[in-house]
Amino acid sequence: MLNVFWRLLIPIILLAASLYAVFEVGRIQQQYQPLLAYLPYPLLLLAMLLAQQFNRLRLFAAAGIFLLTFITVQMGLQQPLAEPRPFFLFTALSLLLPINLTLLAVLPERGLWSRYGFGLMLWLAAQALLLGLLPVAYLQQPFPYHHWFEPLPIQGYLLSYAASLLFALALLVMSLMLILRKGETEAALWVCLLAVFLTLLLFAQAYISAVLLSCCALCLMYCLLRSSRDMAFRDDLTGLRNRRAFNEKLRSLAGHYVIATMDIDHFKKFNDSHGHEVGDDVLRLVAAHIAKVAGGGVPYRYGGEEFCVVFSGRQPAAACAVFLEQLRVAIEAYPITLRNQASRPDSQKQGQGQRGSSRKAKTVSVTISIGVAERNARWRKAEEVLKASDQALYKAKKQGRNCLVLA
Ligand SMILES: Nc1nc2c(ncn2[C@@H]2O[C@H](COP(=O)(O)OP(=O)(O)OP(=O)(O)O)[C@@H](O)[C@H]2O)c(=O)[nH]1
Repeated sequence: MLNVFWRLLIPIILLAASLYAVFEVGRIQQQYQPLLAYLPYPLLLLAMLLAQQFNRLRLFAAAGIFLLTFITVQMGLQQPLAEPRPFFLFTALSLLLPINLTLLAVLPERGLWSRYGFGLMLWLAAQALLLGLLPVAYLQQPFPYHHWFEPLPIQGYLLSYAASLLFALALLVMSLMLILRKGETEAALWVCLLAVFLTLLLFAQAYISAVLLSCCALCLMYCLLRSSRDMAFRDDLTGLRNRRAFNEKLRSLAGHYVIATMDIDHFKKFNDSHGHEVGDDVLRLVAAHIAKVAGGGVPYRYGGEEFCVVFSGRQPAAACAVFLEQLRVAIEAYPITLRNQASRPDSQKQGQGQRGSSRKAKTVSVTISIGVAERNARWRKAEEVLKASDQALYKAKKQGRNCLVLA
């Protein structure tokens, strides 16, 4: 949950600041106010360009949807909502926005130039056509189930039963997706859902769509920046911080700290007997254990099958060794189930015949060796502490592996 909170924090601050700006817009000098009315265009186009550069379909589509929304507001919703065409456009936006944002939150990220990308663009283009063409049809014949699309009988509340229901459902589904995936994109889309809901709710407020859709563009760009930071500092395979992040950490270390270096034992042999793919699974598994290290240790994938943990608090190396020992024991005790590669069926039919009979699941385990060193009078620089922990790891390997050595 803490993860979700951090992902939401900046977008929510942006939304709160935008709401404040909406009510303070009168303080901006009159000659600058029209500029505000055009702000979403460059911001949303920039968000689309960045999303395209990073190959993020969902963010690209979200920025496109907000751009279309803003164009619709500017071109079709500047008259009273009681008139048929603005009423239709407002209703269509209030129904389509929650549906589209939920769709984006549920879809997996497959990149712009994929089947998903093509399908999504067609779906959005169809909606744009609908918004452009259907009002004519609407004006010619009254809409069925009209009362579902009338504003609720609440003073100052412009949304209909159907739109309110869809926004509530969207909030539920998108909250679930955010909790399950804990992704930057899900967090940005979640805040954008609130922003568009508020836009429609406070529609009579001057500049509301310009300010809140600009806020959506900023949330999407912030999400892209965060994910590019992750790309630079996270290891793709294990999800741990990578060597670049570790080097940055080394530069910033001061005061007392402990560095632990660890390495999977006989990993080459493991790879040779079970294959590189299974080796990758084991790296992920070991990393997941290391990520849970107690005592405030921060884990990194140093490279290959080597990991580091940095404890930057005041605790001595001996105290950190207790947490690292727990980790070593947990990894050793963890059974890794392998599917018997040799008995893998060649065809689906063969596989169905074999299921539950000859495909035996084999269980193995891996061990790790750990070297630990702390900053002291002998090793004053971070590079020296790292070298000392590396030498301690070498000793652990010499002592027969699956053990911890303090430098
Ligand atoms: N599957 C997989 N293997 C990797 C990855 N990175 C490094 N390796 C393998 O890790 C193995 C490391 O082997 P060595 O450095 O000889 O170490 P070891 O076999 O674990 O021996 P000891 O450390 O002495 O116990 C090599 O076979 C590499 O190919 C990776 O990302 N995925």
